[in-house]
Amino acid sequence: MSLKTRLLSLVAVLMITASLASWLAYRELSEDIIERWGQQVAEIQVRYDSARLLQSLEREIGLARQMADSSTLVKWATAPEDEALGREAIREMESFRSNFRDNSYFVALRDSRRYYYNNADNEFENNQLRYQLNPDKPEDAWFFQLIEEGRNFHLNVNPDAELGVTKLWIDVLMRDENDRIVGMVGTGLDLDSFLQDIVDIDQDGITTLFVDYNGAIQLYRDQNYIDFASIIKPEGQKSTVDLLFDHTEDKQKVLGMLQILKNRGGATGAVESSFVTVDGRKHLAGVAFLPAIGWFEITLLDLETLLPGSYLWPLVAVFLTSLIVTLILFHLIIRSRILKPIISLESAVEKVRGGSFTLPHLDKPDNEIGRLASHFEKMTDTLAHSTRELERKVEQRTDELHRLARIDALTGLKNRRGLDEALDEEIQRAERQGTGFGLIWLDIDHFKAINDDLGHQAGDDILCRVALWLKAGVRPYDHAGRWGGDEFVVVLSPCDRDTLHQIASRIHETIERDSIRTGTPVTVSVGGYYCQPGDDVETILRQADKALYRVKQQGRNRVYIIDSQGSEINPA
Ligand SMILES: Nc1nc2c(ncn2[C@@H]2O[C@H](COP(=O)(O)OP(=O)(O)OP(=O)(O)O)[C@@H](O)[C@H]2O)c(=O)[nH]1
Repeated sequence: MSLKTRLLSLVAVLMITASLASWLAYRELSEDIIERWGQQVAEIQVRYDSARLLQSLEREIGLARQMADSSTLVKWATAPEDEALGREAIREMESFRSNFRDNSYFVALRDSRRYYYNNADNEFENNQLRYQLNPDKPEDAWFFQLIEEGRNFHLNVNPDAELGVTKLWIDVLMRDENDRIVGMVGTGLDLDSFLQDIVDIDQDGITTLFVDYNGAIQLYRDQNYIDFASIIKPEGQKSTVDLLFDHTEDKQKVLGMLQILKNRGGATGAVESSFVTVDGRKHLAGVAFLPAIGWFEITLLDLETLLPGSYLWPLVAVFLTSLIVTLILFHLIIRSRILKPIISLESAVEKVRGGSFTLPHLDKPDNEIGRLASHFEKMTDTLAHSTRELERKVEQRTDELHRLARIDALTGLKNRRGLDEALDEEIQRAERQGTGFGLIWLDIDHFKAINDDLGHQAGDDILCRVALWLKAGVRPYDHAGRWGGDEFVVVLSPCDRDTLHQIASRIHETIERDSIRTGTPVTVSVGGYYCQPGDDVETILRQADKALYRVKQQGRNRVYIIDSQGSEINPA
């Protein structure tokens, strides 16, 4: 995997990890914010719903209380047979009827168990006595129960089978001056329209319900859940609020909240709230106690409706976009600031390693990598310079070695190898140009004796002097060399037969003459051969050696030069 891929993968993993952590933190935080917000909303909603209910009931309750306090009705309740009082009482009742919102009322007398009722249609004009309450009839149990409990005020959602109506009944006990319960008065509100006005309000995501002191559902948009005639039902048979919740712990929570509010004794404005699950959806339940009517108001806020998850999609989109943009920017920056310079540096290193000092263009960003590339360029320059210098020195040394390999160490003349090369060149040139050239082979006479008599060092000195005289005796373009021991060879080129003889004779004479001046006179035997185009090395050397041998045989110290015919070349 390339450095680029690894780096980007690492960054992607780190960013995704960081993003996940941020996302989890965000979710935690947003849930916390939603919870706080929801609680505030729930509290506001609870107070608002409570206020709406109380507002619509307060006037009715007030009127019912006035009715219960009516001295005419109280008197009549204790003397129901008094016809004059009865008429007056009916008038009183009717006057209240027109004031109640529902334009209906009921009056139930304790002693006579008579139940009076009239409705908005004045259906029972002059016939307000509807029936006789019977303690043995379950549908009349509410009356006897309330009397027994002695509760001055009670709201009761109850169908009246006799009247054929289902209403929210406002029941207020009537007491005489001795505080004895003499009856019950009140009005009823049509349940359907009341639910529509107060409970089943068309607010998406908000559900309002009212439960009584024991948690039995009194007002709820779905009448199937309403616990009609709660007062007469034993515990366990009531349709209580916990029926609405999916989970047992939610039921416990809500019942717990009711208990807390009960214990507070209806402190004004106290609201409890908690998360619950209703129909598989998360809701925030807000609960308030309404001491005026002895009920609890419960508001359920469906958070998914009020604050749908789709609200968060723009946030998620911003989050993802910023993640992608960050990755792209990171990639571009890393590529231009790190990856590209490193890649170009790597290929430059590769080139230098392969022996080339011509570097490609190196990216040099203003950072450590840029400085590294700059140092590398300078280092490569230095290396190239040193390498060139080294190569030059090696070449020089090689040339020198080449030269030394062809030089005789003692005399400074060409050695046998140098002479061989010079001879080869001359043979080729002769063949090219079709001209002849000369070769002289020279040997110091009785050199062994010089060595033996004067010492080896003196012998060396003689060799060096002969070399000097030899050099002085030839032309600049001739090649003089030491063949070995006391033998010297001179290749003369270009050269004709006469010149060969002249130069050979001149050398011979010079050595003899000049050596006398040194105090150690020496003579040399000189053999020569005039080479023809087509002669090879062996032929030339053999012929020259033959000539020299002839000189030695004939007593030394003379010049003898032959041509390819083996004839002696004499001076012109
Ligand atoms: N001082 C010295 N002597 C050398 C060197 N190389 C060879 N010699 C000696 O040179 C002598 C050459 O002897 P030869 O050529 O055989 O005989 P010669 O004494 O010259 O006799 P002729 O050539 O027949 O006149 C030998 O004694 C070698 O030891 C050298 O580099 N320095």
